[in-house]
Amino acid sequence: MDLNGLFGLGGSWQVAMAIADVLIVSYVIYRVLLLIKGTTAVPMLVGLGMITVAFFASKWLGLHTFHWLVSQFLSYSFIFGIIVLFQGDIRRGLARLGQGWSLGYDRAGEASRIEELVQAAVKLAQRRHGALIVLERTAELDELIHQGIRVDAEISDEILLSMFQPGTPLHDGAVVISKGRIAAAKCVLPLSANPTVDHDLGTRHRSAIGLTEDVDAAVIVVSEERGRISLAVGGKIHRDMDPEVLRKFLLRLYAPPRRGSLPQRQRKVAA
Ligand SMILES: Nc1ncnc2c1ncn2[C@@H]1O[C@H](COP(=O)(O)OP(=O)(O)OP(=O)(O)O)[C@@H](O)[C@H]1O
Repeated sequence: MDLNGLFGLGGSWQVAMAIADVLIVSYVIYRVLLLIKGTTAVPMLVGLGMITVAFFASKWLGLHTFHWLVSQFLSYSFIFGIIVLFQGDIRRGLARLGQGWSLGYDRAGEASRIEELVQAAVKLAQRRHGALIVLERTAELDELIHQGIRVDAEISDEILLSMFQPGTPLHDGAVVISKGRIAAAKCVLPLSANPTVDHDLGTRHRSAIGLTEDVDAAVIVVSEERGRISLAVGGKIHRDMDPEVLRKFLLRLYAPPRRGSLPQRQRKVAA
């Protein structure tokens, strides 16, 4: 390219466009790397890159049978790649098909169980006792329950308060509620690797987000540091909930009003 062309009007426009092109591509790659950092997508992309190299190398070297094999593999790995990347969403979607959500077997008791949970969260927050309470939805939580300490107790604010009392044997980790009962304590939840999660959230909150990214469950979090209540569901956390909002949210998740039924009277939250 001659210098006139490069620095003339047309040339400088082309250079500006080339720079913009490189910047846009770099930014897109940077955002994609941020998005997948620490997730299962990284090793998957490395594998996909190796297969792509094998695809072009085998073509260039004239290894016809190997090239055919790699090209078959490449087309299937794209489909499997999509399934692996979105496995959480696919699992959630399938689990939701045709099922209702319930904290227990009798829907009539749902509102009172929710009230016990709200009362427990409020009192724990007032006392600044940190807590994690996992609530079952459509996904079975057996795996989580088995790695914790088995408990079989009714859902009551008194029991939850004593379980999260600092210094007691069960206070660390998460309590799991399954089939209308407190089923386990001291359960360890997976931490979220999502880089967009607020940096001021510690491991208690991150573990609530992490579990609900993978599993269709809801998690009540009480912050020891700030005495605030949050609720994680579907990989998102709703922070600083007051008791009324938490109650409404849980009722909407677990006991949606039936047509024609009157709303249940609820106990007032302890002041
Ligand atoms: N992966 C996990 N699974 C279950 N419980 C966890 C997990 N990670 C942390 N916790 C609980 O959270 C406590 C530590 O909370 P940390 O201070 O790191 O988090 P935080 O989100 O800042 O919460 P807080 O606002 O209550 O301080 C641990 O002692 C433990 O009880």
